[in-house]
Order: sequence, then structure tokens, then C-alpha cells
Amino acid sequence: MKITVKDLTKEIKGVRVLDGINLEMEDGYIYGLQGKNGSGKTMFMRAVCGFVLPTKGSITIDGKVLGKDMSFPESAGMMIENPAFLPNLTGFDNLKLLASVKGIIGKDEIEEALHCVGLEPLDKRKYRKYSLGMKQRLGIACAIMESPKLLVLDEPFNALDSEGERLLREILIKRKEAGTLIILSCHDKDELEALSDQIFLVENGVFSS
Ligand SMILES: Nc1ncnc2c1ncn2[C@@H]1O[C@H](COP(=O)(O)OP(=O)(O)OP(=O)(O)O)[C@@H](O)[C@H]1O
Repeated sequence: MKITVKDLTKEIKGVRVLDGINLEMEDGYIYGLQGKNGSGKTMFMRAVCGFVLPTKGSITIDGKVLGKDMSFPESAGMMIENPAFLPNLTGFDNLKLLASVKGIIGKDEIEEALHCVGLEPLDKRKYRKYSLGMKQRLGIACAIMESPKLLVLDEPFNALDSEGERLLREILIKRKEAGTLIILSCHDKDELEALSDQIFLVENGVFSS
């Protein structure tokens, strides 16, 4: 997988939130986004996932232009802001419901994803009873369960305890080694630098290496 971003610019109500971004990303690498609150990290991730269209410029994934040749990346898992799960379903049932949209995985892959983040597939508790960290773990499981070629994770370390952090590091390294292209943000600079192959510094919507 190759992602080429050319002159990516996004304006919202006359304000430039992404400003002329040019970069390339390839499979098997972790790209870290580092920048202050409001610098444009989440907006960039939303653009790569096809949730917002560029005002100017383009995002090309494997030769196809996002928003023209396809609406969304073909194989992507993401966790951007709060994932919307149904409060009255268990974690497993939430993932089962979401997996039924594409129909490319079954029970085994869902259980495997839950194990990876340290959640028990047979846990009968409803999502509304989940702690913040458990919710975060479920969001990560949801992003990885279909083994996407592109993984976009916005602050995935938030709310995790040290065991959760350890499991997440393990997941990221394993997926990267399996050839996944990973885009990550994390407010812990040391964590981000340790995990990333390349860091993009984000300031007022401008990216620099
Ligand atoms: N729906 C929206 N309407 C108007 N402005 C928005 C909208 N969403 C984001 N913005 C603006 O875009 C800019 C970039 O926001 P973004 O969420 O990408 O920042 P961020 O780097 O992810 O910050 P954080 O570290 O707080 O998550 C901010 O100035 C924000 O106010």
C-alpha cells in the first residue's frame, strides 16, 4: 500500500485547518503525528479515512484518488475520537454487528481481536458498564479485527492502564511487521517516538518531518 498526499488543504468556515501537506507513506511503517491540541492531527486522519474531502489537493491510495475513484480506503481500520458502540450490547456483540457490515470475518477473528486487547470474549457485561479503558480496548479491537492494510489510530493510548499499553505496543509492532501501514497520534512524546518509524510534526495544519 502506498499513500501519496499532495498539497492537501482543508478549510472549514474560512479557516485553514490543513495547509498544503505533501507526504508519502508506505506499508510496513508506523507514522507518528506529533503536535499540540488543535494542530490538525485528527483532521488529517479524518481526511485519510475519507470522512472529510480536501478543499484543495489530493490523497491517493494505491493509485486511486480518495473522493474521486473511491469514497473510502478499501481496507482500513480506524479509531478516531469516540467510537460509537451500542450501550446495551456486549463488547463481542458490538463487534459481531459491525463485522456483519462487510462480512469478511467471523467469530474466530472477533475473539482473536478481543484477546489481543485483553478483553474476554465471553464477558456478559454490556458496553454501558465498561470502564473507560475497556471502551478504549474495544475500540482498538474493532479497528484491528478485519486485519486492515491501513490502520489509523487517534490517541489509542488514552485511558489505558500499563497492561493495556503493553498490549497495544505489541499489536502495533506485530501489525507493522505484517505489513500494515499505521498512522498514529499519541500525546506521550517518548511513546510516539519509540514506536514511530517516521514522525510528522504538525503545527497549524502544516506538516514537517
Ligand atoms: N467540525 C469542525 N468545524 C470547525 N472547525 C473544526 C472542526 N473540527 C476541527 N476543527 C478545527 O480544526 C483544527 C484542527 O483540529 P484537530 O481536531 O485536527 O486537532 P488535533 O491536532 O487532533 O488536536 P487534539 O490534540 O486536541 O486532538 C482546530 O483548529 C479545530 O478547531
